[in-house]
Formats: sequence, structure tokens, C-alpha cells
Amino acid sequence: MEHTNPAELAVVDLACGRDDRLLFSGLSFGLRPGQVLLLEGSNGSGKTTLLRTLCGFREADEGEIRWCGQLLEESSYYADMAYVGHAEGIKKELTVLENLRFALALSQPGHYGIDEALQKVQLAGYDDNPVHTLSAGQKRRLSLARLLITHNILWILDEPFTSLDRQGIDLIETLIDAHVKQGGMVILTSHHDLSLHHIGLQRIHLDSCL
Ligand SMILES: Nc1ncnc2c1ncn2[C@@H]1O[C@H](COP(=O)(O)OP(=O)(O)OP(=O)(O)O)[C@@H](O)[C@H]1O
Repeated sequence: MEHTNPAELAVVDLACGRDDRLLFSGLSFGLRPGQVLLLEGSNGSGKTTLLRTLCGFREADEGEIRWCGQLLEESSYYADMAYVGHAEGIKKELTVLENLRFALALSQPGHYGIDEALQKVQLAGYDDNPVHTLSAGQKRRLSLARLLITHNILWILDEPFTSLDRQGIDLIETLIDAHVKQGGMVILTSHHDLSLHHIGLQRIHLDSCL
């Protein structure tokens, strides 16, 4: 779908609760190409709930989310957005290569080919390994390769640094940096202090959104 307006995510007056408990309310923010939003908050404050709401997996109790000025279902949002959550979105019974080919079959191609993406995330040579034989950190690297090979503008990443070694953490920061420099946007949760000093990092602390 063609964008009628410039890519922009607009969240207005969002409220979400779980089991009669309000997690956050009155949450508004905007995100444009080149911007990164870091969601912070204590355990149980609703960070994952907010990300899953932004992905359309659950409905907000109040408020509105717009992409390029349009309601999500009327826009190209679901083709422009990619989510990496706790489950990584990979199929454990398939090989590394099969997973990436599967992802590519469901999306438009991105900036990188499969071989180049595997090199970038340091999984070159693991093409034929079934995913269940990979370590936790390697599975996370594979989910990052998926982001690189498919078309997307907005990355939504839930605790992307989990299971990664120092080199893996540096890798994600480098990938985020490159993505936003190419006009991408990123929303992520993390308990890790990001070293993206040169990027205009927005922060929202969910504990203060009640
Ligand atoms: N599937 C679910 N059913 C019912 N309640 C849930 C469900 N998932 C989460 N919750 C509740 O919603 C609240 C917010 O959870 P959420 O996972 O969004 O928090 P979080 O900020 O991401 O936490 P953490 O930092 O521990 O990952 C918690 O109180 C949690 O118990």
C-alpha cells in the first residue's frame, strides 16, 4: 500500500488494563523516521502489554493509534512494522535458512539478503542447523536477521538484549543505529542502558503514566 502521508506513528490518550487493574492511561506520543523510543518501567508496569497493543495483538481500553495519519487497519502499518517479542517469532522445527525463507515469503524484501544478514548477526555457517539446536542468544540473533531481510519501517522490540553477550548487545545497538539512519523507527523496552547517544532517544516511563 502506498503511503499517502509521511511515515509517522501517533498514539493518543491510550489506556490499558489487565484484570480490572489499570496499567497506564493518558499515554500519548509520536514517532517519526530516525527516532527511537525507549519504554521504561518496573516489572509489571505494562511495557509488554503496550508493545503488544501497538502490534495489534490486543486492543487498548481507550485511545487511538494511527499510522501515517490513518487508523492501523486502514493503513500499511502491518506491512511496515516488525515485532520481536519474547518468543522471537521463529519456528523451532525449521532450520535457520528455512526460517528466513519463510519470513521472506510473507513480506517484501528488506535492505539485506539472507547471506548478508546471517553474516551481520554472526550466524554464517548455521544455515542448515535446526533452530532447536541453537543457543538462546543465537535464536535472538536469528530473529534480528529476520528484521534485516524483510521490509519494515518500525521495529518493535521487547527486551531485545535478553540472552545476548556483550558483542550481541553491541550488535543490536549497531543495527538500531543503522536502521534509524536509513529512515527507520524503533520502539523498545530494555532494562539495559542503551549507548545510542547520538540518536534523539525519547524515553517514556510507564510508572508515571497513571
Ligand atoms: N496474559 C495475561 N493475562 C493476565 N494478566 C497479564 C497477562 N500478561 C500480563 N499480565 C499482567 O499485566 C501486568 C503488566 O504485565 P507486562 O508483561 O505488560 O509488564 P512489563 O512491564 O512488561 O513487565 P516486565 O518488566 O516484568 O517484563 C502484570 O501485572 C501482569 O501480571
